[in-house]
Amino acid sequence: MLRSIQSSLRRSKNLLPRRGYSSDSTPERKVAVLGAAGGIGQPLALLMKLNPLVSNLALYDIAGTPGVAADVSHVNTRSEVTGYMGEDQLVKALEGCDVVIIPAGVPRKPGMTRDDLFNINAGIVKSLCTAIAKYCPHALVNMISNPVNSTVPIAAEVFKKAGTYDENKLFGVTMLDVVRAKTFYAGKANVPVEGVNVPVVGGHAGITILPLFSQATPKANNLSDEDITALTKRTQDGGTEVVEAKAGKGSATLSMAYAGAMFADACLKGLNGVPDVVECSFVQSSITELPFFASKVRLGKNGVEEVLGLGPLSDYEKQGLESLKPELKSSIEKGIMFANQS
Ligand SMILES: NC(=O)C1=CN([C@@H]2O[C@H](COP(=O)(O)OP(=O)(O)OC[C@H]3O[C@@H](n4cnc5c(N)ncnc54)[C@H](O)[C@@H]3O)[C@@H](O)[C@H]2O)C=CC1
Ligand SMILES: O=C([O-])CC(=O)C(=O)O
Repeated sequence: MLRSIQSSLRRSKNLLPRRGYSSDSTPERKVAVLGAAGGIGQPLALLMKLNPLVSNLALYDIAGTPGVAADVSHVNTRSEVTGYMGEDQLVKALEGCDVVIIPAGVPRKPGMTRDDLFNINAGIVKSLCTAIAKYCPHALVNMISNPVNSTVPIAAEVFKKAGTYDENKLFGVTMLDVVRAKTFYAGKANVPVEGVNVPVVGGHAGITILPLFSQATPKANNLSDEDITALTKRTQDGGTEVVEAKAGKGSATLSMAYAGAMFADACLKGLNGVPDVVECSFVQSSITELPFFASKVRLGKNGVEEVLGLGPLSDYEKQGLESLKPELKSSIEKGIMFANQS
């Protein structure tokens, strides 16, 4: 993966030197992972250590980070790795950050919805975002902690109260839905997965996850309406598929770390001025009547450069869009209310 990231950067963007990872022409970029000792945090820390766009990797958790940081720091790539543990070290982890990735919080067990995590994770996200507002108010925030449909609005409210909110810098990470949609589509359509693209819009829970298979490329003419319904359902239930398979030992961690690393890489490329970086993310939006919505966004030097529209939808997708709105609306409102009450 490292080699492919490096060679694609060399080919298209000329950002890297021919040898080694440090370069005068590659900007210094500090990335923090909050929740770095967890199931997602550890492989995500490794993948970010493999990313040559990162010069400084800060690994923060309430416990266990010295070991993770020592381990990852031995990997012979560009970035300096530092572990931070406990709230009094959070300031050092955050100072100077360009991108903060948040996979802190509890995961689901079988039988739970993502919303069942709200009571614990809302408070965790609120306190981490309060610190971000203080110590790195200009960083891009990649929110992984669930329920994303509520934690992103919580973060926005915290930043608004602190006077630091920039709607272009707050991202709910919905990349795993895209990763799944691509994998499942490629399997069903029998096309090489590397070239597949599928936008996924809406939110990140159950029916709020709306893959737009009518816009999938390459076009597949061998898929029936039943196939599209089954692919949609599998994408919406992808998280639950993993939760059940793990049988009480958590939710997706490895595929999430991959998706999180890909999304953070896209943010870093945008910051570095790479043109035409487009990914799906749950952001402040006016493309529907809902204040936050996942869709394709163009990333640039200041975060979101443009929230792209939905494009033409099939009748099935139009129906899915209308059905998801009430649930997504109430999850957003729940987050906003929590942030303003507590
Ligand atoms: N957006 C998405 O697509 C996905 C989101 N998730 C969510 O990511 C979150 C983390 O999942 P896992 O890594 O599997 O859980 P985990 O329990 O393995 O790790 C969570 C880590 O967060 C740490 N933590 C707790 N409170 C903290 C605080 N105040 N500050 C810093 N760190 C803190 C814990 O010590 C632990 O190391 C969950 O909420 C899960 O639902 C999981 C998969 C996909
Ligand atoms: O399902 C979960 O609880 C974790 C998650 O968000 C996912 O895997 O998409």
